Amino acid sequence: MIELAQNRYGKSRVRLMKVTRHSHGHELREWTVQVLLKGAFDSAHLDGDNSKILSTDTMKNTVYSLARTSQATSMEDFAKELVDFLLGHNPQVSSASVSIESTMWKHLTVDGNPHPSAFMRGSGELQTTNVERTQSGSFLILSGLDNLVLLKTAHSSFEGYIKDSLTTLPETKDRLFGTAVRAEWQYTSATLDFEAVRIKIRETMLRTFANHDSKSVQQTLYAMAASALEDVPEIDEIEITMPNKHCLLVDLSRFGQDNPNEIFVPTDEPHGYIEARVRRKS
Ligand SMILES: O=c1[nH]c(=O)c2[nH]c(=O)[nH]c2[nH]1
Repeated sequence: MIELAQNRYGKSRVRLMKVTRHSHGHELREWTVQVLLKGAFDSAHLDGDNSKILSTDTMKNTVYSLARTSQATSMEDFAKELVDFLLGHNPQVSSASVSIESTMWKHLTVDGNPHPSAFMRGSGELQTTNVERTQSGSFLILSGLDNLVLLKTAHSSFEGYIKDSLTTLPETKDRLFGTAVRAEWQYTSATLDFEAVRIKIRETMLRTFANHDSKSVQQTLYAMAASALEDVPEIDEIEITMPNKHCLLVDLSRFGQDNPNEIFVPTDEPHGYIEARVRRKS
């Protein structure tokens, strides 16, 4: 005997750019949206009966149509509106989940001033959110960021680790510390100034990364998470992933040259992978 254990469906990679025109300049948002629904879809899988199926094409159209009318200024608020709309119009749906990735666009600086209607991609960093709700439940909002690429050239050491017969890594008091941060935090409330809170979390993590006297990626990751929780009461849990993007000192002695921590080869693979979830004690 076999059974359908679980199922969900939706539309992925719905790409949306929204321009909001103010007299003093334009705002530009680029979002990639994913909609996923759970509900009474067993008969579609088991019998080919599509009578309960909202087509994923309609979901895509819903994203664009709501984006036109929405007054939301944050991804979180737009995702909440989309979840409410999908649940409200579709009683066959038991829960809806909307994820959004936002690309960083910045006003172009021209002659020292931000240009009102010309933009530049900030970096490959993404701001993220996932908003989920059941028909009778309240919002669960997980927001974060991804691919925040950082590097520090001082205040990073790695010593005192296990040395066994397979250890070749030399200890170092002074190394480069490169990473691409992924973070996801959980809000204590579903009605917040999400943009302001996000800016504060990000700035706090960046300050800690820059100022931390690092004995390991693990220690710095924890310090970044702890400082975010200390500075931002609107979150109560944060998960951070930080790959250790090794920058290896090049051996120049073969050429009769010294290398006092100046010439490195950045490597992407393999890389260390450090992850932790940090929360307030209940
Ligand atoms: O900060 C580090 N943590 C590790 O666990 C580790 N392992 C390693 O090879 N280099 C590093 N660096």
